Amino acid sequence: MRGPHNIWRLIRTGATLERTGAMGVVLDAFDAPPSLRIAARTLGWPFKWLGYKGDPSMPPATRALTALGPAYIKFGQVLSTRPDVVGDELAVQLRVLQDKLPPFPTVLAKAEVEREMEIPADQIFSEFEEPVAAASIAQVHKARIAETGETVAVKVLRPGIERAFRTDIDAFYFAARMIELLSPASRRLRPMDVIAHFEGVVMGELDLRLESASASEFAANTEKDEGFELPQVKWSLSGRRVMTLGWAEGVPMGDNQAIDAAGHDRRVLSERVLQLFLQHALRDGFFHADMHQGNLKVAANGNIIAYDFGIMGHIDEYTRRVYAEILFGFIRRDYKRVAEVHFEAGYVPADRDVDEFARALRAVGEPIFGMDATRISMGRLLSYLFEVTERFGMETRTELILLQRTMVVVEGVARSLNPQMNIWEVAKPVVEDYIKSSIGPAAVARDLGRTAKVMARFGPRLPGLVEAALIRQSDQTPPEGPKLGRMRSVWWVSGVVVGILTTLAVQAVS
Ligand SMILES: Nc1ncnc2c1ncn2[C@@H]1O[C@H](COP(=O)(O)OP(=O)(O)OP(=O)(O)O)[C@@H](O)[C@H]1O
Repeated sequence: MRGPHNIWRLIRTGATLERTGAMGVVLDAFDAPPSLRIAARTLGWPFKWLGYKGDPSMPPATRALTALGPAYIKFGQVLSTRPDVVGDELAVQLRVLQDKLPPFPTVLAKAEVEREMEIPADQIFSEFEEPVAAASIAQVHKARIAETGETVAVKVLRPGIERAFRTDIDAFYFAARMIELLSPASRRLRPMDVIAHFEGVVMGELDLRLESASASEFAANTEKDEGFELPQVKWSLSGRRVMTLGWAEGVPMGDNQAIDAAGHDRRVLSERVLQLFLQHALRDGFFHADMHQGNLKVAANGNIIAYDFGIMGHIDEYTRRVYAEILFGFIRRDYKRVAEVHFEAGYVPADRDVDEFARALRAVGEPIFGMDATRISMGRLLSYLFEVTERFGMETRTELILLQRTMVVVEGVARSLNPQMNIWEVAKPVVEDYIKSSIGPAAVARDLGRTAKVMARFGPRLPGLVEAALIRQSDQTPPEGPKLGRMRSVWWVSGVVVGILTTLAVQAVS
């Protein structure tokens, strides 16, 4: 039975939160009412001695989650991307959560490889070294493929991690239900949905085939990006619990001394890292959402290498176009236009005052543009923007928060390479290029072409569809009055005729 088991896990969690001093921080972050505070403290306090100590040098929330184990570390990381749920202060504390755990023995990693590949690891690999890195979900080994002699990185899931996560996630659901029960006000933050979001993220990371797929899609998108490279997925040696990638070596991105010693130009690197990220987000709508220094290296030829494709961000084409226009509006300081774009896209309810909204946007933009160029941050601009749009009734969107958060991280990486960097100057050409290619005449022609292709697919069915629509229209005519009904039909039929003509034109051309 789930109940007693989950209560026990909650007691253990409460005890660790008490012991590490994080209980107060967590309860404050969720604005917990007295009933919830009393329940949580009663649950944890008597068993305080049970909780793990953790590292006293870390902030309380970080220490508690690290002590509680892999699922909690991951949960903390996911929550750090949701300031809308935990508030800014806790989100910042959680951001420093390091996903590092002691490695598991190499013999166990080899056993996992054999279980996945159904061939002993020693037959596949002529060398299989001790782990080079170990995190909450997996660890990475350097190895050599016996058949080809090629050096690779083998990422292996922690043995038993799926079950461990399942148990903890069940306890999280149980806790979310209790929180909703004891604190009706907390329902606004949708605790059950937050856990469901977490479950989705983690379940994705527990299947390395998905990371392999992300890695190869990312590699295909960025194949032509100069100065950027990704390790190649070895599909034949990859599966659900094991992922094999080509070995890609370089100087750690956080080590300026080593970068200088290797003769790389840090100014060039700082500009490139920001421009690459923006290109991936705007051009492809598919970006690395965990681009901290630990996941980046500089190859001997100066290329930037990225690792770890467990968290990727997606932004659909429509949203990208809207945000490119918004950024462009900010660049030109045309706040009225930025406001209008929000209304046109339906992001802000139509009953709000566009001028008042434009003024609020000016209050966001002007202080940032007034700053010393080396302090301007697009990530901060987006974060202020979301605060304002939320006030004006726009719903929080997870993918945009992920974009904003990653932007802050990437700007941090760029600035640590070159503290004098002017982020706007570096970002401008990428945003302008995207605007030209996505909103200009070429984009309109491309969109029309795509529409025509869809129409072409419907080609043989068009006469039937037109007839059915006309019959439907004539059936609906009485309540609207004959004139309006007929006018709609005329528009509809004209649309279809234009569609057919465009289709014929496209077919004739191609
Ligand atoms: N293909 C590779 N070639 C060389 N080194 C690699 C490769 N893949 C991973 N590594 C090394 O292993 C480290 C951890 O890899 P990765 O980030 O993918 O694992 P992880 O388990 O998700 O770890 P974390 O969560 O700490 O980032 C990388 O920072 C890099 O140093």
